[in-house]
Amino acid sequence: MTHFDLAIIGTGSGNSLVTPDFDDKRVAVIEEGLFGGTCLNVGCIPTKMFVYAAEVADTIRGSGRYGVDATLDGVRWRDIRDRVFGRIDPIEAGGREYRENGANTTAYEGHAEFVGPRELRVQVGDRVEEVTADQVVIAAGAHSVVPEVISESGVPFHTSDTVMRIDELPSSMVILGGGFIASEFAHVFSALGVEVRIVTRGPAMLRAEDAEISKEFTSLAGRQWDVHLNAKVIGAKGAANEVVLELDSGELVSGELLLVATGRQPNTARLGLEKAGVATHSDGRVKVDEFGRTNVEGVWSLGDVSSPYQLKHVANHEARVVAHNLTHADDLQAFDHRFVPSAVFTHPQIASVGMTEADAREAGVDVTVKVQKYGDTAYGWAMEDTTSIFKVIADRHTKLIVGAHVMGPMASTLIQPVIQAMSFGQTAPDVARGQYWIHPALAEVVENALLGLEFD
Ligand SMILES: Cc1cc2nc3c(=O)[nH]c(=O)nc-3n(C[C@H](O)[C@H](O)[C@H](O)COP(=O)(O)OP(=O)(O)OC[C@H]3O[C@@H](n4cnc5c(N)ncnc54)[C@H](O)[C@@H]3O)c2cc1C
Ligand SMILES: NC(=O)c1ccc[n+]([C@@H]2O[C@H](COP(=O)([O-])OP(=O)(O)OC[C@H]3O[C@@H](n4cnc5c(N)ncnc54)[C@H](O)[C@@H]3O)[C@@H](O)[C@H]2O)c1
Repeated sequence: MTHFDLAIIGTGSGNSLVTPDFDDKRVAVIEEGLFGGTCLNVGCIPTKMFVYAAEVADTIRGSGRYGVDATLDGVRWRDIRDRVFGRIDPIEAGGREYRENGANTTAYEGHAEFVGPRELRVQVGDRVEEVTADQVVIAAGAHSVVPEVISESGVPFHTSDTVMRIDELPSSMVILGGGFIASEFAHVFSALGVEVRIVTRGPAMLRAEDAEISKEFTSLAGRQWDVHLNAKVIGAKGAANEVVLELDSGELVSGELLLVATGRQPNTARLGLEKAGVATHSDGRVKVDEFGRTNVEGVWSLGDVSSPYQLKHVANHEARVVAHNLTHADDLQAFDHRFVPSAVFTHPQIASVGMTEADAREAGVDVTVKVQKYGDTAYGWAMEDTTSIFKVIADRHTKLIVGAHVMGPMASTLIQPVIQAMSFGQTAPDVARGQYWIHPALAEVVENALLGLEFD
């Protein structure tokens, strides 16, 4: 049994907890998979590198509308893939080595389970290591959920963990799900020439978004991909090069490759939390208070395994808060979940922050809403844009912005002034007229959206 000051389960955002405050302390860093976790290895970073390549391909295909004739001669999938992982894999290896050889860290490369409140058993190959610590942080992330109708059918399938490493592009792909991951991979693979078919159980794609955005996006998705909404899969069959999904409508949807993107669940099932007495929510997340403390003294949690948001910027924020709290028992900081933005890097790109219009009305806010078309600004003319919108929702009385929902190029960047305004309590008129907006930049879309709000 080895005792540490701190034991961390998971090296995604958990890896950043080894701050200089622990320079003279002993830290156990436990990882059963890839160092750096989901975002670096199989999540945000590789997906967005693929998205960038997809957008280059789309730009070439669309260049004719600007009078620039170009043809896409082909895509070299293995080169695209290897550019991505040629950058990422060495970072993973470097991170692993850094923890293996760290002056104050001991790396345990295996699966951790609690056997008592701050006691862990780690399976490292054939060896079992026993680790105790004054403080333990659960930063174990989440994993893809695969519906039983697929997992029990025996058909081959991919999840986001594996699909980015395939050797050849398939000619067609069925994507099960209509959320973040489905929408991003539909964009990537279709731009690279794969015929994409989407099967989702909901009546729209990206249903958690503002209803107007979800509706418009679903309509645009239907123009790009073969989209099956309200679809229940009742059977799956096939083999290596063709998978067929049978829907309850009687339709058959087939593709050379099946990608399952039906949500992600916190990695709590095999953590032995009951042996430590750590409480969980009904959806499996570890229960934490606003400081990141579980109900067990000295046991903390952060990121996808406990957070209501499965987003890297939230996991990073929570890690910064917990890193402080681990060494400042008398001066605890709280998580700030007031204005959590998100973006879906699909086509067109989507970003949002704050309440949807329906949420705001339901919450009793006397709303003023402006939907600004990109196409009604000078930069929108340059882009020949016909579909992009910047929707902003504010409180008619306080003039504070309560939400923004954007669909169009650079949505994730354009939304940032609104996130800033909401975070710092700036009113919409102050943001619109209290600063210069560079003319004729795309940011004029934001300026015009704010100017279009009507106040008492
Ligand atoms: C395809 C995809 C794209 C994404 N894109 C974005 C994006 O663009 N922007 C964004 O904000 N978010 C994105 N996300 C979400 C983001 O990746 C996660 O919110 C974030 O990585 C969560 O970080 P974490 O530290 O909580 O968990 P993770 O990074 O998942 O780290 C948890 C680590 O714990 C390890 N572990 C788990 N259980 C044990 C155990 N018992 N013992 C030892 N080790 C264990 C795991 O192997 C893992 O390495 C994406 C996710 C996916 C899947
Ligand atoms: N850009 C980003 O920030 C980004 C990108 C990817 C993932 N993520 C994070 O990862 C999380 C997981 O992504 P996701 O896309 O897997 O989940 P999701 O919750 O966004 O979407 C799941 C989708 O699958 C559908 N679905 C669920 N069960 C189904 C079934 N049995 N048959 C058919 N459809 C079914 C749902 O209706 C929904 O459309 C996201 O919620 C997000 O927090 C973030």
